[in-house]
Amino acid sequence: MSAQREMKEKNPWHTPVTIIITVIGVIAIVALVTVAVLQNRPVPQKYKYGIVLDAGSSHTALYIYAWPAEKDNNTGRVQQTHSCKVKGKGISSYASEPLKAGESLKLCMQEAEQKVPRKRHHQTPLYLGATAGMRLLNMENSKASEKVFQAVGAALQKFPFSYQGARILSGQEEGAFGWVTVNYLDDRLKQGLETIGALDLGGASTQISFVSDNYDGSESPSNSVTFRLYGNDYNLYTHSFLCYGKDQVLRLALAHQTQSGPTTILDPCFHPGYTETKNYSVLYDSPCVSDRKPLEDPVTFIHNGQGNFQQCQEVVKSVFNFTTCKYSQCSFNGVFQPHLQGPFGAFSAYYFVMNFLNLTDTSIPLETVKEKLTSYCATPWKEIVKQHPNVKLSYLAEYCFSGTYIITLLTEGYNFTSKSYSDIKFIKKIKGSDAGWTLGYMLNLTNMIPAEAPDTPPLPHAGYVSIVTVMALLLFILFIVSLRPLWPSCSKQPQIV
Ligand SMILES: O=c1[nH]cnc2c1ncn2[C@@H]1O[C@H](COP(=O)(O)OP(=O)(O)O)[C@@H](O)[C@H]1O
Ligand SMILES: [Ca+2]
Repeated sequence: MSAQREMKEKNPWHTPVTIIITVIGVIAIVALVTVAVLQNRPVPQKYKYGIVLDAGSSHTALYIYAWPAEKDNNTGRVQQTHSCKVKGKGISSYASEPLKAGESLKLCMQEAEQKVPRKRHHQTPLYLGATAGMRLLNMENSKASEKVFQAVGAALQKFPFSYQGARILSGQEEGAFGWVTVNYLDDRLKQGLETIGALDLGGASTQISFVSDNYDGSESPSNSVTFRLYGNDYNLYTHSFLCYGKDQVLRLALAHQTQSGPTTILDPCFHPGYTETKNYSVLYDSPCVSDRKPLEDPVTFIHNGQGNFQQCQEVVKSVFNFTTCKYSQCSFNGVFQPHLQGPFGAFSAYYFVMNFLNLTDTSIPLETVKEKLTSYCATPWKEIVKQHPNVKLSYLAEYCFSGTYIITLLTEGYNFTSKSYSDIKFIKKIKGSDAGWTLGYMLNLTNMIPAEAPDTPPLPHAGYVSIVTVMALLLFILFIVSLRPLWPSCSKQPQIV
């Protein structure tokens, strides 16, 4: 009996000190794991916002972008959360009534006030960038363009956002930021992957931007833009052709057909049966064509459609100048262009037009595309109107011309071949964000793409929590094992013997 009592007294599990140590150990480990998990638990995501207004020649669009409030520097994180199409025409069309340019933006701005959380309004940067429409107005009448900017600036400052100014983008910026946008959205920059070229077709200008291995910027340096993004150097070729957006090219084509000041023209780029009376002074009211206005013309001319793709292509070709090139190679109008390289994303009016014509699939051979255009252009206007009762007539009338222009620009202008045509993808959006210059513009102005690759944490959050948990468990087991000599079974051994 006395031996048994002695054993019981010697059993360490029965001493208050051991019990206390064990309890403290367990509490400490539970606390450690809890702290590790809580500390690293992803907090409910807060977002920052940015707003960019794209004041294009034909219309203005507002884009809202959002990104997690932390980790601004991570790629592929900024997303478009909302867009709003401003009613009416582009701001450059308000040259004679500038206040209306400002007023036109109100509805979309009020929508933005609803979409961006109130708490974030004051810290949300707001930018307006104007493109070729304002470039042309500025060339034609710089005072009028200043007044439009004043009115637009005054209207935008009435909203609670952090207004960062309104300005005209250079053609180079427009091309380069379009390229940044598509490559950013496609996650190509951070990973240092091969980049995508960008083709942007507007109403008043068009841009081509791509990286070519045999272009280092020494030939025609004005076409070169260099970037260092996420630790990678890029030497981008970019060019913007002012007056080669599809609306201005239509003017150029009509100017070509009205050189002698006729009262009627038979236009192969419009459907048979299409007939409209047009005003000479309206047609020639643009710096792209104003110097070609016939000296003696009637007030109006009758614009009749003929619907002939091949002849339309001849008219379109006449707006390009292929005769002079002082460089090793040119696209058109004496503009240097290196060898085309890599895949291309074609957006804005490229997409609208090719999508309407059911021609976004570039695995369709170029010859078939031309056959389809031939038959589309030859379709009588009455039938086209019947087939598309919900399409705006002004757009509908021009798809034959625009499709012909796009194919001619790509093949004759930029030198895409039947083979390289399939490298083009007609796109509207990438991962939910519109392709266009606006996102690249904002990323640049908010310094959201670092020059050097950001330091990545050695462990992701889940890895960190798992390792801490495993370590804690190991410590606990080690602690228990270290008490082994004092385990009851060990201490009972003498009894067995
Ligand atoms: O639904 C559509 N169908 C056809 N063309 C469209 C549609 N939406 C926009 N567009 C055209 O896209 C072009 C957009 O050009 P934008 O206004 O951006 O000019 P810019 O970039 O030259 O300043 C215009 O020619 C406009 O008519
Ligand atoms: Ca545009």
